[in-house]
Amino acid sequence: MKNNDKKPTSIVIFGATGDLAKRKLFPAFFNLFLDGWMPEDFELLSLGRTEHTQEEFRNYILENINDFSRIKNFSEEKWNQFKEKIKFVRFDITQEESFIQLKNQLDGIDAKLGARANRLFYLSVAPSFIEKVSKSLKENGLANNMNQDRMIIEKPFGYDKDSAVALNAMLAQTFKEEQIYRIDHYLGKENVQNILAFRFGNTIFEPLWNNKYIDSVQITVAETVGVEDRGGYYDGSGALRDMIQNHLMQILCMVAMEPPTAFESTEIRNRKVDVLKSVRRINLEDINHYTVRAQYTEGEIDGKKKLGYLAEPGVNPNSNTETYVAMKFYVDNERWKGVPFYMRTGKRMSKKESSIVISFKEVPCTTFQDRIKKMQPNKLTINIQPEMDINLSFMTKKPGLDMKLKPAEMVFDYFECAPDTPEAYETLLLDALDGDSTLFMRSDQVEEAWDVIANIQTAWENGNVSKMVTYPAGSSGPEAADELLKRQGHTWLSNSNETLKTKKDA
Ligand SMILES: NC(=O)C1=CN([C@@H]2O[C@H](COP(=O)(O)OP(=O)(O)OC[C@H]3O[C@@H](n4cnc5c(N)ncnc54)[C@H](OP(=O)(O)O)[C@@H]3O)[C@@H](O)[C@H]2O)C=CC1
Ligand SMILES: O=C1O[C@H](COP(=O)(O)O)[C@@H](O)[C@H](O)[C@H]1O
Repeated sequence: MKNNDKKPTSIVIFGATGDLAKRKLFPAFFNLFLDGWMPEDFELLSLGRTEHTQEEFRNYILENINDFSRIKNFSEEKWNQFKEKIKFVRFDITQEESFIQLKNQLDGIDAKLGARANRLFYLSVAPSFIEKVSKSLKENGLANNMNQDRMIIEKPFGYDKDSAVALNAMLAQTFKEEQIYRIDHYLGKENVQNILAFRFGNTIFEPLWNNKYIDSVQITVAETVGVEDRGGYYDGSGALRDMIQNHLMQILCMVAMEPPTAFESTEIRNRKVDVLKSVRRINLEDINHYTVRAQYTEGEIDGKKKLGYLAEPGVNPNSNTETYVAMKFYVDNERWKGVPFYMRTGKRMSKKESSIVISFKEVPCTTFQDRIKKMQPNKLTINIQPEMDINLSFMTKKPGLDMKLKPAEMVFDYFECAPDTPEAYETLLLDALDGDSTLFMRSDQVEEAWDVIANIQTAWENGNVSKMVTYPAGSSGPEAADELLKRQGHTWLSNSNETLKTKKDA
């Protein structure tokens, strides 16, 4: 929906002076503006505690847009138009008076327009503020239009199942479920969205998408960064909560879900919940068998020394928080029974890579047994980042006079087809402006995802059930993670497009 079809909207960013706003939110809004996706009439009410003049704040946004983002077609003229939409508002969430003043400002905007604008509240603040903001919005009548007012909530959404249930119940007192947009930015990534197009927009893959043909699935989200300046938050969270419960679990849902009857929010979210309900819960006594948790020690990445986790600022030097998790899940339904889903995620790994690898079963017949020692089973790799492609490996005849086989690859590369693919936050903010919640998490999805990891949380928190192992910064993770797969004759598969890329770049 381009801008002339959109209703006027007042966008209110709580935490506009924070890290997320400067790195992701303002650049995304600016890109949407440049591409003509923002409504004709909108205001970005930017709330923060620290005092700023309008000019200071707008310059700060401009500097960060230049530093942090890929602005596709920056123009001075467009920036000058956009900056007029940004209104810095000094705001203290703990003060009721701030909400009353904000209401006056929003009402003033409506009065100028001569119509009630849509209101989009973005809570880019610590989770401890969600309850206060939500209640004050309600009590002061800032969000009293069920059809026009929406709220975007950042992760983490709770810290376990009980807290997520309580948070959902609290939010339900102010907002209808359709007004609540729980963000998981992985769902906005281009190649994550593409999973549904790939699976359900083609006839050739879906018939093979089951335990008859698929041997195993791997989901990897590896980062080279450490905890940066978020040590305080991360140390209370760890990789299981920070990544597995949300991003990796959502990717699992996209890979494993049954076909939705329509590309429609309720239907798609129902199918995802079905997957989460089918994930086999790991018994407390089996946690060690299915999971590995680890912490990085000091090491080197790209020739630069990196601190160990325990020496990072904001981290307790005796911390028992994991920075790496590897685990095996089963989805106990007719389609997936017996297929292991391996997941791993870690900070300070040797390279950044988010990918899904679908390994198919070995060819059943023996036609070529005399000509090749080991046939390489077909493998489909969906690279989410930094590469963005889909890569199918298959056996082919080696060119020549005799019949020899070798593996080959077919690649669909997003960057070659569309170098300007939108950032995840652009997609998600646009959907929220348009009232499309398909790529956001519904309350039951969040709760079910917490339920999947509940026993692991309990076991790890109670100590001595599962030993914490270590891995040096800049490595590919702990040996124990390799052992987890070896037991079933598997190994971690890395980005299969790498050799091809290296050759192309050379
Ligand atoms: N940063 C990231 O990469 C990611 C962040 N998130 C989530 O996004 C949310 C925001 O994170 P982030 O931007 O990093 O946090 P920051 O700590 O950088 O920013 C916090 C913001 O909250 C504001 N704030 C704090 N107290 C008050 C108050 N009493 N009244 C009004 N405003 C207040 C701060 O204002 P001021 O600075 O003016 O005091 C600041 O704008 C968190 O829920 C986080 O978990 C999620 C994924 C990634
Ligand atoms: O939500 C989070 O995600 C980032 C990784 O996101 P990416 O888009 O850069 O892959 C992670 O670093 C952070 O710890 C986590 O909170």
